Parts: sequence; structure tokens; C-alpha cells
Amino acid sequence: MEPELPVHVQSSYTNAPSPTVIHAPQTLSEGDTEVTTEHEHSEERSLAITISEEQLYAIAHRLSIRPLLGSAKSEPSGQPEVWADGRQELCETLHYYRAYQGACYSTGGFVRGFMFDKVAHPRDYIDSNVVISRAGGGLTKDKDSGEMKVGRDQVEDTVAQGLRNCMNQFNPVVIITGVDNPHIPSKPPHQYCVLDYFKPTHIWVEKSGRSKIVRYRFEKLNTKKDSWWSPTQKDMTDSVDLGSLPPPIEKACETCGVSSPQIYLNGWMCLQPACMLFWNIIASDTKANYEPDEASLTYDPRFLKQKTPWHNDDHEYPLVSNNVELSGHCVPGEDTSQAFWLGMVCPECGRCISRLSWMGWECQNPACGFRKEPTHTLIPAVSLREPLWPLTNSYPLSRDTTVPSIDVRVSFVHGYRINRYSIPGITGFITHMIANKIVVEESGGPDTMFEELQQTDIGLRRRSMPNGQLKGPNYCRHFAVNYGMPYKFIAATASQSFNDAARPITATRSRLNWAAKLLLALESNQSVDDIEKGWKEKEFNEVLALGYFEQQKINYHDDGEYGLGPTIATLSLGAPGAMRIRMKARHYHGVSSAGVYDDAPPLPGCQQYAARLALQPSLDALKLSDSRGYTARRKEIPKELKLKSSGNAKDVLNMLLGHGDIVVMHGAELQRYYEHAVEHAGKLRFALTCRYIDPQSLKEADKPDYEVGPDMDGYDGSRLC
Ligand SMILES: O=C(O)CCC(=O)C(=O)O
Repeated sequence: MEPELPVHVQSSYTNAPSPTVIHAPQTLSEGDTEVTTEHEHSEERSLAITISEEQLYAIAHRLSIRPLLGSAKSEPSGQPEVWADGRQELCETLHYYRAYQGACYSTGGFVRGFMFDKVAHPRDYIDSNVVISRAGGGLTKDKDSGEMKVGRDQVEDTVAQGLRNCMNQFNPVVIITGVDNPHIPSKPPHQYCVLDYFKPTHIWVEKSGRSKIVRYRFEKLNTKKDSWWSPTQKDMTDSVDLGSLPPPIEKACETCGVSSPQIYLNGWMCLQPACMLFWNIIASDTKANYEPDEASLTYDPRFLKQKTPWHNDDHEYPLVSNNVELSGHCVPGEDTSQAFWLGMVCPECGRCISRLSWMGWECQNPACGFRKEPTHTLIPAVSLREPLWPLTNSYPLSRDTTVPSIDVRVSFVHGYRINRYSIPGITGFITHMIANKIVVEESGGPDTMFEELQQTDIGLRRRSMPNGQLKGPNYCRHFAVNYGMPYKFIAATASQSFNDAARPITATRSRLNWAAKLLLALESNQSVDDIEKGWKEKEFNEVLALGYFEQQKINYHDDGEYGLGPTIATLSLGAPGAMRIRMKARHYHGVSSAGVYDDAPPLPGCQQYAARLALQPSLDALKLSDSRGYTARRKEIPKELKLKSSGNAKDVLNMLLGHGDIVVMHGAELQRYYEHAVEHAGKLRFALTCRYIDPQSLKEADKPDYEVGPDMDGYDGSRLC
């Protein structure tokens, strides 16, 4: 049976300090004795509102009717001003929601935004103006039903404290709904839709099953504005205006003396979790106390529909973040600052758009063609000079730091200081070639390359990560483009031919071929010419160019994919980057995430090195003689040696990569056991890395449809003395 359409209960009882106009709810008769409130205003008729319990139940019933739920929900009456199809684009774009995980985003002690999606509590509630939700966390999967159930007691945490700060200081928070939110009254048109600013009004503790849960109530800040999410086919929840009913009952507990509001019509309960009477109703006749039957709990409409006055009621705060407007002055670094790679809200369709292209934003909504390409102001290479570390024609000073076990050998060749590092237990080396003034100012060298890369579109884009954990598309943070042999680096990168490449790409290939030969010659006490022949056969045939705006970085990774040559070289251009090297967690701890001992030989510097080294021969022997015993032993060792599997190894080497510096890593073991990460503190940096990729290692489908010819640039460092 279709529910009867409600009579609208209109306007405006509030507990506001300002004079209040009361209109009696038309459905309610006067003269009942249950609840009576009196309000006066000089020009309004003084009126006593009385509501019987029966009438309250009738209203509560209407408020709880949701005629259409699930896929049958009605369309929303409006469209969200801001929306997103993925979590990353949402969090990169909105200043009030940067929580990649979890429901709440808070910063500096204040909650800024909440996302309510699939995981909801049955007593959660959303209408056009009020949201009631359970605090996040503490849910576990029920073994039988597979449903998420409350598994442990919740207590007020930092989120609740952040909400209390908002309540005390009148900071509204933004609420966002996910498409799977079961309580949103209409069908959200997109994966994530921003509702509006809300006032947190109440935080309290209840019981659900055997556990305590923390709950929040929010009220829309600007009730004059239409709520786009109210359904076109009106439901009953909006039949009562906020503040049109008498205020909720508030009572002090006989036992603990603390006051609590009445949330449910079933009866008043003390909401102090430490009180003996917590979550107990006291029967009016017998005075016996009892816990309510959860299924029968019915919101008290006076609690639900109260209006909480705030000084900034009905104020408008922006839902759109980051307009990314340039100042109008030509400021180097302005258009590569953080704001210029964060997302922007499409001014045409409201979608949060991540900046995926080096050139600018392109709205990914197929129905919208919006693009924005800010003008780039050149960052001159001379502006990279650091006054406290003057660049001279002498051999540069080093700013690299290591742990004591790392061996460093220093030499000075062709205008570079060459810091050669070796790591105990690892065959191979890491070399940092630190450029002096002659190197960076060489004609066509680093200074020119840095400026050319800013003036040419080399095809840099943020690449998608197919195995990302976030809902919707996932992208690397930095921009990348690959030239020459195709290389799958974290994310698949469409490659381009050297034939069409901008000069800095081919010049880098040639310079890094020379640098690698130089270092290998130094290693083996040979001349570069001696090295030449062997090298030429497997010279670098790929350049991966990475571009980083302010605050973009590359996290720890290795370059040890199948088919790569043993030598990898990177030219760093622009802002100085910090390259950090550490042992991979698996080798450091010696334990897989499943708690099984990793049988790779231990390396100096790992957890329990001596003990692990001592047991290695017997483990190796067991592996050959008794595979069952070997498997069992690998499960025992972590407990026996008390190996922890959490956390990461400390960095063993930290190199400060200046403009024009080169890093060469040589040796497969280095990539197998160690990983590296780079971040920089400036406005713009490029890293151009060369590898040899064995064409035979590529699947037929991955082979390029162009020829990757030899390095013809012939750079030989001869202009560097
Ligand atoms: O210098 C950089 O930015 C890092 C380059 C890098 O690690 C890589 O291309 O694998």
C-alpha cells in the first residue's frame, strides 16, 4: 500500500536566542498534556504546542517511511555542484576532503569532511537537512552472513574530538555521499557526490548488539538552499521542517547526574557509557530499568528535526576548491606549484578533474570537453643556482650522507666529483656524479636541456596504475614519457620513437652512454675506447623522462625488471632531488607478509644478521633434502628469531642530486635487495633515466612498431676538461 502523503509540518521552532516565530504543526491538536512548550513574540500569536505520544509516533512513523530504496530509489531533485568518479580525483581536488582511506578527513584538530558510503549502520539516517551516522571503524565481517558487524566497543576518538572542536567553534564540515550509501534518499548520479556543509550538532554513545558505538548528528548549514539529493518523488522525511517541533527532551541521569537528550521515542536513556544506567530505559510504571529492543527503536522526531542555531547559519562556504588562476604576473614556478597539479572542479560539469597532462587539465567526463592549459613561465636555469652552495669550475662539494657501513670512494674526472658507493654484501655500485659549473653550462648541456624541456611538449602524462587500491582510476603522482624500447615502469607507458624525440631526449641518451662507459672504464682500469666495443652492443636503448612539479615525487621502487641490463643511469635537471636508498623490507626483516621466512641469503645490515647467517647452511641443506621439513622450518624461524615483519629499513644512503648530476646504478643484486625513492623541494625537476632493454625480453605485442636505432649523437665529454 502506498503511504499516505504527509501533511507538511512547517517552520520554525528553534532554540535560537533570537525571537522565534512558532507555527503550530497543522496535524497536531492542542490541549494534550504530554509535552508543552510556550513561545511568545510580540507580533505573533502566542501559542502553546502540545504533542501527545501518539502524535509523536505518527510523525516518527512518517519520517521513517522510505517508500523507495535500493535500485528503485527515485532520481534526485537536483544535481551535485561537485562530484567525482574516483577517490583519487576527489581527494586531489577538494581542500575539505583528502582522505584516501577511511570516512573522515580531519586536519589540525578539526574535521573538514566526511564520506558516507556502503558501510552504514541500520540506524543511520539522511534526509534533506539531517544526517545521522555511526562513527567509522570497529566493524568486522560476520562469519555467517558476510555482513560488516560491530566487533568491539567504540570510544570517542580524535575524529569525535575534531567534531567537538567544530561544534565549539562553529566550523561546518562537508558531507559527501558514495553511490552505495543505502540511506541517501535518492539515487546519487555519480560515484562520489558532495552534499553540502553541515553543522555537527551531537556526539553520543549507544549500544548496537553487545558493543558500544559512537554516533553523530549533523544539520545542513544553509537550509535556505535546496538540497539536490532530496528525491523528486517526495518522501516523508521532509514533511517536517527543522525546528517546527518542540525541542527534544533533555534529562539528567539519577545515577551519574549527567544530562542526555532523548534520542528515541521508546524512552529516555542515559548516554554516559560509564554510567550503570547507560542505555537503559526506566519503565514509567514499575521503575525497572531495561535495555531497549534494538529493532523497535524509533527516532524521537523532536530530536531528529530540531534546529541548532549557529552564528554562521545559512552562510555560503565554497564547495569548489582550487580555481588555479595565474596571478597575471610572469612568476617562474607559479604554474608548476602544487596548486597547478592538484585537481580542479570542472567549471562546466562539476567533475573533479585530476591533472593528467603536463600541458593542463582535460575533463574526463565524456559529455564535457572542458580543457585548461595554463601558460608556462620559463624557470631560467640560472635561478637554480644556490647561493649557499656556489657553483664553481672547481670540483663540487658533496652533500651525500651514508650509514657507516657504506664504503665511499671519491674521484674527480671531467668536471664531475664522482662519489662511488658500495654496499656490503652487494656486487655492484652506485655512483653519484656531481656536476660543476663547466658541466652545467656546457653548450647544449644541462642548463640548455632544462630550458628546452620547459619549452617543448615531450608528451609527459601521469600514467594510470592498473593495480591501484582506490575506487576509480589510479594515477602515479609524477608525469612520465618513454622513448625508444618500451619499458613497463610501475605503470605501462606508451613509448615513442627516438626519431621524433626532442633534442634533450637523444642528448641525454648519448651523455648517459658516455657516463656509463666512463665509470665502467674507471672500474676496470681501462680506457673508454676499450670499453666502447662491448658497450655498443648493449648501449642504452631507452629513455624514461619523468617530470615533477612542486611536491611530486617517486616512492620506493627498484629497477630490476626482467630483461633490463645491469646498468641504469639518470640525469637530474632542475630542483635538487634527494635520492634515498634502503634495503627492501622483505630482505631486511627476512619474513614475508604471510609470516614465512624468506630464504634469500641475509645481507649485512638486516634484522638478526648474525643469527640468520648461522642458520642459512642448514636451511639450504634442508631445502635439498626434505621439502616438507623445509616448509615447516621456514614457518618456525620467524618466531624463533623474533623477526618483526612490520616497518621499513632505514635509508643507508641519501644523495642530493643537483642540477646536471648523474646517478649510475650497476648490478642486478642492487635492484634485487635495495630500493630507491626521490623527492625534491623545488618547483620543477626532470629525471631522465636510461636503460638497456633486451628486445628479446619483450612480448610480441609489446615490441615497438618503429626501429630503435643506435645512439648517433656521439657525446664524448671532450669539452669538459
Ligand atoms: O631521479 C629520479 O627522479 C628517479 C628516477 C627513477 O628512480 C627511475 O626512473 O627509476
